[in-house]
Amino acid sequence: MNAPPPPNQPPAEGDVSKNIVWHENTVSRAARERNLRQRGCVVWFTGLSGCGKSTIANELDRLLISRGAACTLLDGDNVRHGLCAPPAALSGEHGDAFAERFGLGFSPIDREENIRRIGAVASLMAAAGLITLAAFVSPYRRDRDRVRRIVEGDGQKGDFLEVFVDTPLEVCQQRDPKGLYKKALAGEIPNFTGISDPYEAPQQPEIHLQFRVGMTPSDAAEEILQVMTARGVFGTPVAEDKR
Ligand SMILES: Nc1ncnc2c1ncn2[C@@H]1O[C@H](COP(=O)(O)OS(=O)(=O)O)[C@@H](OP(=O)(O)O)[C@H]1O
Ligand SMILES: Nc1ncnc2c1ncn2[C@@H]1O[C@H](COP(=O)(O)OP(=O)(O)O)[C@@H](O)[C@H]1O
Repeated sequence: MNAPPPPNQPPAEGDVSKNIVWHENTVSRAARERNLRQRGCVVWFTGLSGCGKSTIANELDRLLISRGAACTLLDGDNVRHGLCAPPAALSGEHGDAFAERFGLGFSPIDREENIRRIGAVASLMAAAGLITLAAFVSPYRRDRDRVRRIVEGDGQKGDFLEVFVDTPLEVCQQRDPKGLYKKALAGEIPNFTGISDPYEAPQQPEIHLQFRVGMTPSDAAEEILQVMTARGVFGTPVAEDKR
């Protein structure tokens, strides 16, 4: 009999991907979308902490629900309480080795895994016909572009709308709704986006919400809804033969 693998090390399984085979669902995406009378899509908010991602995404969620849409909202802070919890939140239940391996912080590679997991979940939600709103700092262009490829690969081009909430750093710092900038500037939070970590702005976002004095979250949500409507991801009946 083989000796068990040493603790904290996965068993040598070889290339398990060879043993995983895609199974086509009996119910198609088109059938789900017809029932919901809408197209599934992902609306991805990106921007600095405090730029307004959560506030605007919540406003859009409310607007969509009031118009009868089936939608859901994934938000950075909330997802980091569960699917993408930090090591300290996992160690009690799962132990230190597990927490170390699967818990996420804010290093570049941890953010990459955070966005990869969320991208996969968002794509599944869109494939279930939901309008999926996702609000994450997602500072790296490559990570966001990967999510776009996954969502559009699972569906069709146009299923991913990137919303750049372009609020200047100074305004975010002034707002500082959670007091995080104060802590980051005092050196209490390492890798803080905009202070001690980079933010790569989108080059061709579908929606560019440039900060202007007087623009309310409700104005911003209306602007996004207009683009969604113009691009046919909201308010266009799903044709029988579309997918
Ligand atoms: N180092 C550092 N940098 C940026 N943000 C930080 C950091 N530490 C904690 N926070 C809080 O975590 C929220 C960002 O989580 P995300 O999952 O959206 O981040 S990322 O997409 O993986 O970059 C972010 O939420 P928002 O303020 O809503 O953007 C912060 O509340
Ligand atoms: N036009 C605006 N759009 C979005 N948020 C705004 C706006 N004007 C002021 N705010 C305020 O700015 C803060 C943005 O915080 P939040 O939505 O949590 O940002 P993020 O999710 O990007 O960290 C909130 O306190 C919100 O009330």
